[in-house]
Amino acid sequence: MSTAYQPAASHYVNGTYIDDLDGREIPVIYPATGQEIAKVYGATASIIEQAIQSAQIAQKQWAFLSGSERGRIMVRAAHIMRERNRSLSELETHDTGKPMSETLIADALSGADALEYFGGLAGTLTGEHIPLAGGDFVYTRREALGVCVGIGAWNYPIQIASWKAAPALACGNAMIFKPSEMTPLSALKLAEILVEAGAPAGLFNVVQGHGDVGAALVTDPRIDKVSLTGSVPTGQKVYAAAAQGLKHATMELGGKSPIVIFDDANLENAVSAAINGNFYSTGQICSNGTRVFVQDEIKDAFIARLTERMKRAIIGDPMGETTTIGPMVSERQRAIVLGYIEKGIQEGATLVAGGKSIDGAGFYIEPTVFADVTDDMTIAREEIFGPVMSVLSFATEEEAIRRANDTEFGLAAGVFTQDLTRAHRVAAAFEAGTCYINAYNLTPVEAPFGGVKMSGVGRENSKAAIDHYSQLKSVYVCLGDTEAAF
Ligand SMILES: NC(=O)c1ccc[n+]([C@@H]2O[C@H](COP(=O)([O-])OP(=O)(O)OC[C@H]3O[C@@H](n4cnc5c(N)ncnc54)[C@H](O)[C@@H]3O)[C@@H](O)[C@H]2O)c1
Ligand SMILES: O=CCc1c[nH]cn1
Repeated sequence: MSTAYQPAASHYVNGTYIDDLDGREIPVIYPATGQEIAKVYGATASIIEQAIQSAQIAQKQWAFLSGSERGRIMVRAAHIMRERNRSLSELETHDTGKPMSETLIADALSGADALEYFGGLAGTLTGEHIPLAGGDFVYTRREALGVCVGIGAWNYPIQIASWKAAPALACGNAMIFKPSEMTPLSALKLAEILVEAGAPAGLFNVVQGHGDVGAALVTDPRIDKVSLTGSVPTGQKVYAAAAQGLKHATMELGGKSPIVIFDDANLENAVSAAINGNFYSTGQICSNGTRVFVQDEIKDAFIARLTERMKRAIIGDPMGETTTIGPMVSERQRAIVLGYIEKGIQEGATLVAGGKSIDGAGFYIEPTVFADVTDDMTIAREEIFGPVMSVLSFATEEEAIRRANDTEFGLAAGVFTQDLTRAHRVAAAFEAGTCYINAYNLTPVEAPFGGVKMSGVGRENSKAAIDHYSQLKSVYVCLGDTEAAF
């Protein structure tokens, strides 16, 4: 086993790497080869205790700083992340299998964007003054929640850790982050960088583990907030556990999002969006537009151009910078996706492209397109989380909106049309938290990101995230006498 990606120890707690080899062994597999590249151990009760205690102490020091002082440290961390983008991208590629052509632009840099943005906001977080009769007034204080727990999925490890840490820290909280057991490495680097930038030891701790470690953190009474990125079934469990302790919660969950393409759309742009919304990160993106509704008149032209464009995909070594499709994150995820492809064929969809596993080392699968998909097919109803696009056709706007919304999920939705009025009408009618007009899957830190319906609760990114990591205290100030009934 090459040791290039082996961290000094499994967990980063109180400003240092620590281990407890009694924890459950977690091998880290490079998805492009199937080889083990590192090993970490799940957190034991002792590690969790150290993480919580040090976070409680650090949080008090951190919240005592002014917002501007906190922001300065966060912006410094963002600069370090940018400087180390290449090595962080190589690590992320080895952890996830995502090609360097993506990790170089969308992972650590997106994390740096979040630290910079929320670092900039930190000094602006204030309460308000509310004048009342007789000169009395109320002022509000925007206060930290305390110690937050972040739990990550495996598709965007450092981005998810940063999207949670940045607003939490800006508001004066500490965070204990548990990465996915599939991708434990890069969050440790974020923890190192924050300390290097000047954050107090213990402010951002990383503990490894499976769901049981996540559950132990979520149910601990000293934890004030839980933010999960994961699947709907996990979200239901974590949200229920958080509710038991009346904790604040943000749930960033799965999706089955629609892209609706009208016959007046710019076809080339619509094809690009469908490609980005289904094959970026080998299809492992929560907000992917996996149900592509194409108006009858342009369905054949859309499929023809899409299949032409798919021939340009470069499937291969994710470290090769021209590669555009890497492997799936794991053998298990590939098997799940192949199972869905099989179901699509059995249920009568037309396989237009791909459909097969790729022989050899690594967990590769061909980018796959189904046409003639109907709303009742399994591939049109369930989140696949792999490179499988379903193309459906529609006749009218009313029909497209009704069918696009006919899902338990509500993470994202896109519309392609040149008709400005229709674009806004359709965007307003979508039951989704993040909508796009003539674009898809862009996630700038300035814009709120999150879902409705079963796709989640709360918002990440943007000023909206501040409300999810802080609470208002109301202070009534009386300038006159206090009267009483007797
Ligand atoms: N909405 C978003 O922003 C977003 C972003 C990325 C991924 N996702 C979703 O994530 C899913 C894929 O990721 P995954 O397979 O890692 O999801 P998952 O639900 O299996 O696991 C997510 C995390 O939850 C932890 N976990 C599992 N059980 C737990 C429990 N009982 N208590 C606490 N923690 C627990 C896991 O260890 C992991 O760290 C997809 O559904 C995808 O749509 C959503
Ligand atoms: O995976 C979900 C979040 C996301 C979408 N695009 C980039 N990150």
